[in-house]
Amino acid sequence: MQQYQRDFIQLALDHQVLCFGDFILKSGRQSPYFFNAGRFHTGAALAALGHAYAEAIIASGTEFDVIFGPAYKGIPLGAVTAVALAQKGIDKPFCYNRKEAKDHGEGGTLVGAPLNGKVLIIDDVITAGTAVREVMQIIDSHGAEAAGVVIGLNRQEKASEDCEFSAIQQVERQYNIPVISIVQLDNVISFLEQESQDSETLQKIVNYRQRYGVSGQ
Ligand SMILES: O=P(O)(O)OC[C@H]1O[C@H](OP(=O)(O)OP(=O)(O)O)[C@H](O)[C@@H]1O
Ligand SMILES: O=C(O)c1cc(=O)[nH]c(=O)[nH]1
Repeated sequence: MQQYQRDFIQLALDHQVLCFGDFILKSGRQSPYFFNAGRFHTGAALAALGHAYAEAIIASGTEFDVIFGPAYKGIPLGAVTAVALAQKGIDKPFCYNRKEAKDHGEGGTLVGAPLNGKVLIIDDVITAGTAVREVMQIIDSHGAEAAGVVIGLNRQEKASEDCEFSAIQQVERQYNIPVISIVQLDNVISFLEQESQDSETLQKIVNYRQRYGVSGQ
């Protein structure tokens, strides 16, 4: 594991973004851990977050025209990433969506820059891949093209229980785009093995991974 990945996990633990307990996911899965990006809620934490996403994007070499942050938690993630990239000399347009269309004023579901060209999607996690597929439909319906997806945590989970591939592998193959993650569950488990005394929590995560996880991405 790289130092920037250790720093990212420590940042997430410090802000209780990475938290432990009993959580129901969008997919209906019951998880002993959760990545709640909404808890990156101070100026300094958001600045660090934007920096981490920007570094991952630059390191990947992915070319894109516009940043898209899907509602809800992808919106601030996309915004802080756009700011961090601009501070590094890469000034790109930023666009996000509403979950419910606005029927007054400017109306519609998209806010910010036009959704044109190659779109880089910024989100927090991918579990079963439902959210990212919804974004693909939005991009497609605007005649744009996906350039890639950047997430904070790759949970390394199967798209469905009877599928041998991860949700991320499926997205990469189906849309022929890279999915870039700052850390993945393997990194979190290694970090906790070294730094945490809570063997019970670690065991619950390992058990969860045996049921829903894939090896590799
Ligand atoms: O890969 P999946 O199984 O789709 O799960 C991951 C998605 O679930 C959450 O979104 P959600 O819409 O629940 O939450 P938000 O409105 O808080 O962003 C999360 O932010 C990811 O976008
Ligand atoms: O799968 C989800 O719904 C999910 C998992 C997670 O760790 N964090 C989150 O915001 N959503």
